[in-house]
Amino acid sequence: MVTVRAPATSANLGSGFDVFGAALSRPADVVTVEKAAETTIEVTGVGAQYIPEDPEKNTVGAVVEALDAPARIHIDKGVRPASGLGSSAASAAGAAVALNRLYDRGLSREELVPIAAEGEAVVSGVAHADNVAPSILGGFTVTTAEGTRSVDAAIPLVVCLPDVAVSTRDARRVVPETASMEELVETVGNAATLAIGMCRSDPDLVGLGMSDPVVTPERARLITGYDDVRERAFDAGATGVTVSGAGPAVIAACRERDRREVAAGMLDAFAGAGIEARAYQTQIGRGSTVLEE
Ligand SMILES: Nc1ncnc2c1ncn2[C@@H]1O[C@H](COP(=O)(O)OP(=O)(O)OP(=O)(O)O)[C@@H](O)[C@H]1O
Ligand SMILES: N[C@@H](CCO)C(=O)O
Repeated sequence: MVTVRAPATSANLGSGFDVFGAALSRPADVVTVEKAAETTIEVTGVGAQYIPEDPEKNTVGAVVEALDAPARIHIDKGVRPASGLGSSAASAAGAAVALNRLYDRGLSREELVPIAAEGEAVVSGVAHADNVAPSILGGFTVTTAEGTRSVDAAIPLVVCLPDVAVSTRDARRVVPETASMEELVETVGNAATLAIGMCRSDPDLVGLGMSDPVVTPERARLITGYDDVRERAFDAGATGVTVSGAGPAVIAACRERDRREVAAGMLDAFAGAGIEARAYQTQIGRGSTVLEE
């Protein structure tokens, strides 16, 4: 038996659509696997009632297939589905790390990234790896067709999750098909600023670099209260605010001394829009961790 804690993640970080990702120190899924002749999946925890246990429909089913590793699998969800916090990816990442260990497949963490990404294709139609990469590797990750690079970074964060669901599949429908040269130049500048900020663990640069003129404005329209939440976060000292993943969670970078106030401001703004929300005071954290074997 192998048990793995796989962290929630935030993809895109504004300017890095489908490329940037960050592991969050909390929340997390816990995935336990045991060898079995046939694969079965049991899901408990947050939002378990919305998650299929059929291996054809659960993200971990694709990981089992790819690793040829049938197992009795228990997923204890700490990351709510359809959250923008890489819920579907956390389970796939945890299963990839756990099954690799259980069956002694000997794959490196980097090699497990495309395998776990197969699970994302099951739910969103695209095997995007920007959530599974940080959930497996930890830190700040840059994923391209050439693979994933990661660095550790110490950046305090708030992720504020409203009590509404937005599916990644729906949120991908509003992504513009084209961008102007002006928008491209702005986005490259912001993304580069953010990457330097991560390498220096500098919340000011990371926040500045989160700005995105192309995808985020379209996605923000799907989140009731977004403009107020953003404004209140900045008022409380946030250095940058954007949609987390496909939403509806909103992520803010800040200094540690401001994190509590940023969280309170964001919660208050959602409440003002009539929406219950939960705020996680978190930071960039480590990747999937083996708890027991
Ligand atoms: N193991 C799993 N954990 C969570 N959701 C799953 C899992 N397997 C299948 N799903 C399905 O995936 C969908 C949630 O995935 P989706 O990508 O929309 O949200 P998310 O992972 O929270 O968001 P994001 O990728 O934007 O961070 C739900 O329909 C859920 O039923
Ligand atoms: N890059 C993906 C991540 C989803 O979490 C998207 O924004 O659609």
